[in-house]
Amino acid sequence: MDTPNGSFDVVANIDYRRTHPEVTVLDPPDAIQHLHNRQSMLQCVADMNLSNSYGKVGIPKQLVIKKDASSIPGAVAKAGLMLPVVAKPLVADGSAKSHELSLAYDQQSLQKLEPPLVLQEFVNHGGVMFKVYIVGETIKVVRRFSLPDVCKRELSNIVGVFRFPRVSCAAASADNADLDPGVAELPPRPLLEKLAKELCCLLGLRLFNLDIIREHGTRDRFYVIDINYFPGYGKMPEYEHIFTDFLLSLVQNQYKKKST
Ligand SMILES: Nc1ncnc2c1ncn2[C@@H]1O[C@H](COP(=O)(O)OP(=O)(O)OP(=O)(O)O)[C@@H](O)[C@H]1O
Ligand SMILES: [Mg+2]
Repeated sequence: MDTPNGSFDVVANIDYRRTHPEVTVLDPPDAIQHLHNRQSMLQCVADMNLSNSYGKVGIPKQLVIKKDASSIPGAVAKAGLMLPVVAKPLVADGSAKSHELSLAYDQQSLQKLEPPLVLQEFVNHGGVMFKVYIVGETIKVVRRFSLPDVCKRELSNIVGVFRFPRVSCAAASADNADLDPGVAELPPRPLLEKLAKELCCLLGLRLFNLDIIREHGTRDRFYVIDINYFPGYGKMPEYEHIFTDFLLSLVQNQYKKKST
């Protein structure tokens, strides 16, 4: 059902569902594809503007550059993006290239970046991030080490664009590390539950994860920086039970539907 340009054929999928009612579709391909673009991926979170007594969840200020690297310094200044910025390939299709991220420290060096890109303000978060795994209605959160904060002095001394390795692969779990409690504290459960529930509805997906950071120095200001479809669930604690329960609940729901 993949078309030559790599996009899913929505009509063919609807047709498949109609002609194969016995097949349970866990998540529809067109909804999955929505996460293959770093701009559309975070749009739901931005639109949701989640804010309650447990905290506030948004996305870092960002800008999409489709082409023409020479226009980047002007576009960044016009959009009021603060440096440094994280440059991420616009396409997030799981290829090695789509994970080639860099940090750009100064205005002039921005021209060295290669569009199409999403440029995101770098948010200091104390070097720890939270991976929030979602499997249907179940949520699991783990702490991971992340990029360290960038201080003002560093910013005024450093120029250039620096590639950084795939942090999520390299980073060890930060669950047992001796961390500043203000940095290590997991995001409030009720806030994550609300976020996950609304995202499941808005994205039309059941199996994904979110990378979330807490702005350093705040208790309740969170940013979603990445959403991945069907992430490496092997790193999610208790995945065996969670997946078994999820699949069983699908079967039970099918039964219920048939018998009503
Ligand atoms: N806006 C940001 N502010 C601060 N740090 C960031 C920001 N965006 C990304 N990072 C850092 O870069 C890492 C990789 O970013 P991101 O998750 O968006 O890329 P990715 O290539 O899709 O990664 P992966 O698939 O490995 O999770 C994050 O885990 C975090 O450490
Ligand atoms: Mg990520």
